[in-house]
This record gives sequence, structure tokens and C-alpha cells, in this order.
Amino acid sequence: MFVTVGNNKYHVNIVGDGEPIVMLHGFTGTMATWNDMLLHLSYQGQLILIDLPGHGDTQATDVTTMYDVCHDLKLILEQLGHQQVSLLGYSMGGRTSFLMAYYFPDFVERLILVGASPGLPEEQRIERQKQDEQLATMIEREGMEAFVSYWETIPLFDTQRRMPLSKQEQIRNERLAQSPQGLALSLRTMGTGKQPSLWSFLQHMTIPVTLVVGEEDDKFISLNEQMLESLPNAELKKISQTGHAVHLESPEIFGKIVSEVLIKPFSN
Ligand SMILES: C=C(O[C@H]1C=C[C@H](C(=O)CCC(=O)O)[C@@H](C(=O)O)[C@@H]1O)C(=O)O
Repeated sequence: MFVTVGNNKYHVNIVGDGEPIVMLHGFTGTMATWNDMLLHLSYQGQLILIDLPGHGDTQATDVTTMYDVCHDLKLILEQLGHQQVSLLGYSMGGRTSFLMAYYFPDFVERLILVGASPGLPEEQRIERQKQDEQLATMIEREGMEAFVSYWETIPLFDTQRRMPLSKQEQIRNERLAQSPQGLALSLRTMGTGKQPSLWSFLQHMTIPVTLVVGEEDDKFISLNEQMLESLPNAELKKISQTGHAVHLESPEIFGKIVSEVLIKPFSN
């Protein structure tokens, strides 16, 4: 189905009824990124999967900041009849989930974040915005084949080469199915450099936060351990023999973690 907010038309997939958990994919992904994990999810509530701007079947070009995206997401969920949701986000979707809790604290019940961060320290943002702009321009000039061939070789995804070739091909095809214009818009709107830094806000985020990170994702292990020190009501789950995309590399383990968190929410 599609939900229209303002000039933007979002692709949304709703499964079941009850307490909603909204799932937000990462850069270059779509709602299909959750398919493997969902095979191992035991949850009686409602699943709401959304393609973010610049991705999948969503047609949302009237966004310039992450606030615009978060506000659209809130309007979508209110249109669906929800006043409060849980959020599950991977990487860019995790950063977006963090911001949803920051902008709309009464709207977010809990966070489950995979390979996520609260953005960069303020002083690093400008440089990263330049890098994100360079990448956006590369994608527009050289197209999807060249971008994906580069993107899948970054160290963050080294562990994905241990996955079955069929799974690697599935991830590659999901990335190739994106448009250069869409990914460029995403980087210019939702790129890591564009994310307001929430590091100083973490100490005030009292909702339950489950951080999930692959034990071989060195960069995000360090970031998530730092986040855990600041978050007053959080737990950190490290998944062995797994890298950045925990939900893709260890879908069974991740599905069980999400099931446990949603069925028996922890609270410090
Ligand atoms: C390379 C870095 O940042 C990017 C890496 C992961 C993020 C993501 O969404 C996953 C993309 C994927 O699975 O293909 C992405 C984001 O958060 O927007 C980052 O641009 C890095 O070293 O920080």
C-alpha cells in the first residue's frame, strides 16, 4: 500500500494487528531487507515496514532534512491510527529511529537499533557532508553498477562475503534496483553527515533501547559501547561471527532477540 503525506508518497507494508513495531531499512536497502529475519520473528503485534525516501517504491522527493523525513514518518503512522510505536532500525534506519525518539519523545515507546549511531560528533559533520556529496555525485555520474560494485567492497561489509552466494546476490540486486537519483537524494537528505548529532542527548533518552551489533563490526562495536555508557535504559547485544548487517548475516539469532525484546521488554 501507499500512504501520502504532503507531496510525498510512501510505500508501506502492514502485517497483522496490535502493538506496532515500525521497521526502517538502511542506505541502499528496502523493506525487503527484513524478510529473512521475519522468518524467525515471533511477535503477535503489528509489523509496519516502510521504504524510506530515495529507496524502493517510495516517491518522496519533497524532503531536505532528516526532520522532514521523521515528520513524514510520524504523519504516516498517525494516519494509520497510531499515537505511539516501537522502532526497529538498521544503520541509516537506526539513525532515523534515534531522531524519531529525539524529535517526538512521546511518540516512541522503545528502540531496537542494529549497527546504528546517534550521528557524528558535531565537529565531524561538515567533512562527512562533503564525503556524502562526493558519493552522491559519483552515483549520479557513474550509475548504479559502478556504485554498487564499489559499495559492496567497503570494509564494513567484508563479513558479508562469508554469506551464501545466493544471499550476496540478493543484497546486490536489492542495491542495484535503487535509482541513482534516489540514493543521491538520500545521501543529501539523510546521509550520516546530515544527521544532527544526538550524542549529548543520549543521557536524557529514558525509553528502553536495545542496541544490537555484530562482534566483527569493529567501528560500530566501539560506537555502541560508548552509547551504552550514556543511555540510561539500554542493553547491548553483541552477535558473534557477524558484521554490520546483523539482520542479514544472523537472521535467526536476530529474529529471536527482537522476539524476546518485544515479548518481555527489559528495563534497567
Ligand atoms: C560506510 C559508512 O557509512 C555508511 C555505512 C552504513 C550505513 C547504512 O545505512 C548501511 C548501508 C548498507 O547496508 O549498504 C550508512 C548510513 O548510515 O547512512 C552509512 O552511509 C561508515 O563507515 O560510517
